[in-house]
Amino acid sequence: MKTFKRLLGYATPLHHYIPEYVIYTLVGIIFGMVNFAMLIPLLNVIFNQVGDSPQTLTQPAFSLTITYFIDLFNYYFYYFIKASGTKQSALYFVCAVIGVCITIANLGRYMSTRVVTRMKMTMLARLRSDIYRKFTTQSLKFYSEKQKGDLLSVMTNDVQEIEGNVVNAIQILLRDPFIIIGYFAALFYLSVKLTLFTIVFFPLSGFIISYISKKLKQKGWYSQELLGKILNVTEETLGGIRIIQSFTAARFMQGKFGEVNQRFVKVSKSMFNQRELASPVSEILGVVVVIVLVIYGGTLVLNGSDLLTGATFMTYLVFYSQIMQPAKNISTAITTMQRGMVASERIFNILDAPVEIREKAAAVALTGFQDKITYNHVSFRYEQQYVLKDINLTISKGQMIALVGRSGAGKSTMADILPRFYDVNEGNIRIDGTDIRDVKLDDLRGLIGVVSQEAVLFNDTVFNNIAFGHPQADRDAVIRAAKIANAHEFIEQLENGYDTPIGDRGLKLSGGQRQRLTIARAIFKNPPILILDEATSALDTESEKLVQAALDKLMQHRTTIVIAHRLSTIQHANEIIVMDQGEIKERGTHDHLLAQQGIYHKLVEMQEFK
Ligand SMILES: Nc1ncnc2c1ncn2[C@@H]1O[C@H](COP(=O)(O)OP(=O)(O)OP(=O)(O)O)[C@@H](O)[C@H]1O
Repeated sequence: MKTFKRLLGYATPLHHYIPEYVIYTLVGIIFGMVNFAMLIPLLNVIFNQVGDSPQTLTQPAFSLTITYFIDLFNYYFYYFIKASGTKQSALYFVCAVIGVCITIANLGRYMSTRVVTRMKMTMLARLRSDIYRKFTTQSLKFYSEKQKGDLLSVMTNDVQEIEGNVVNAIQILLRDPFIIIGYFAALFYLSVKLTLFTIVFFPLSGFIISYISKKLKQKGWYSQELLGKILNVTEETLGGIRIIQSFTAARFMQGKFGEVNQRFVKVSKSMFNQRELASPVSEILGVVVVIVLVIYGGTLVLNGSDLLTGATFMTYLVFYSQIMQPAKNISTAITTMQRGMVASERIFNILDAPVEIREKAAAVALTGFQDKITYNHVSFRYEQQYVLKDINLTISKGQMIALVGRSGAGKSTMADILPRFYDVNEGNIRIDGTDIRDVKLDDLRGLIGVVSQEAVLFNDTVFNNIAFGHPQADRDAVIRAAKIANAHEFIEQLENGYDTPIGDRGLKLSGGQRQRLTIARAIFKNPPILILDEATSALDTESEKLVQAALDKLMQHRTTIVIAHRLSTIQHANEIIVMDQGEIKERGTHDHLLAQQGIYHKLVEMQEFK
């Protein structure tokens, strides 16, 4: 119920929808009922059961009662017979009333679905925005714990599930009880005895349906999870297709996929079978009720009971048949609603996942970088084991620090804790003496540019990739950045120059071009502090030269932390920090460290650097 309320909160303010919806729905129901009620006079006319017109016809005085409307109808019914002198005109009259009623009823229904569509779209758009906002602000820790496929499945399947199940269920639950009440009132009006019969069967079928729906809930979870797994395997495969094919592991991966796929099929099959059971069960129960009704009501008619004429009984059956569908709808809605609730819970789990990296309420502004960055007794762990231990480091403005060390030594982690992708567990990092946890997050990140090994680009134009996040940026500034990054020339040669879309993750560009674009992006941002993770993957010499020259220009006049893989970069560093198992083991200049004959010397000897 809490989940449901929260979900409904996405459609607020409800008064924008509900009153309008109720009015249209009532119009639909009332005129729909009048339409069926017309069966009585229609059958009477056709089977020639209409009595003679009363001698004097008087228009009834207005009152808001059913009797008034019946009298009004009778008045015109007989008025037309009298005016034309034949009963044929009564037939035309009844048909005209039916035509008008059915038009109004359908108009009401259509308008009510429009209201629901409006409400539904607002609700889903807000929900999707919330999820996306959460994705963009969530900390990296969250992403290392969650699988991409699961998150995508939340955004697509779970939201879809809400659209398909919850909203439709809400629509039904807001409409169909009224229909049932309305028709029951009419049934009682037509025959109290018969109606009492039908009431007995409603709770019975309701009980069976709710029992089935409860069983469904568990399987709903399971199948969504399995669908997430299918997406995970697919995602992984699409990302690693080169590796899969070069390791001739296609069959292995097909087997892995087949296994999950089969499990999904099995669970889905049993889930769908159970769900589908709800419908035949209720239908059978419904038909049993009708059979009993026909026997009982038919006997009353055959016995010539004054209370029930043939036409009224036929109308009664038609009215009754109209109750079956909404009753079925309601029971199905309750079942599907539960499936939707499972999806909602998954969405809310994501939305409620705490964001670890938060800005303090009293965070101060950080307008620039003046003096130095200091790591003071910094220790950090992702899980149990510390991957950084008691790190002390000072980086003065304008310096270049090279982080070197074996794989897994903690170099990337050192870089990641500066823009607060993760927060340190012990100690602190200060910029110009201020703890980075006390400053505004955007200010901090605004000071830092990151160029990673992997050239991360977005499916957008060259221009928007360079001026990332600033679509209104000055074109000249973008071109200047591209020129510095040695990217201008190749961009000019693209079909539409700076306005050329670069495809998914920049797939339409070469590796070196992609890297130069990411460098241009960093140059455009012009941050005083730069974190550079040098690419280890080899480019051809020509391309490498261009990239290196671009990087050199990027590093000029900046304070740089570089995770270095090239001897040329390392030799230029003001200080080389040699890391091993989360600790700074050696530090100094290239010559100084070589002379020490320690880890650094070994790394150079092993030709770890290019
Ligand atoms: N998200 C994570 N969750 C848990 N452990 C992690 C995570 N990221 C890194 N680690 C662990 O932290 C340690 C340091 O990793 P880090 O990436 O900082 O090393 P590195 O020196 O940059 O290595 P490389 O040169 O291979 O990139 C490693 O033992 C690694 O297994």
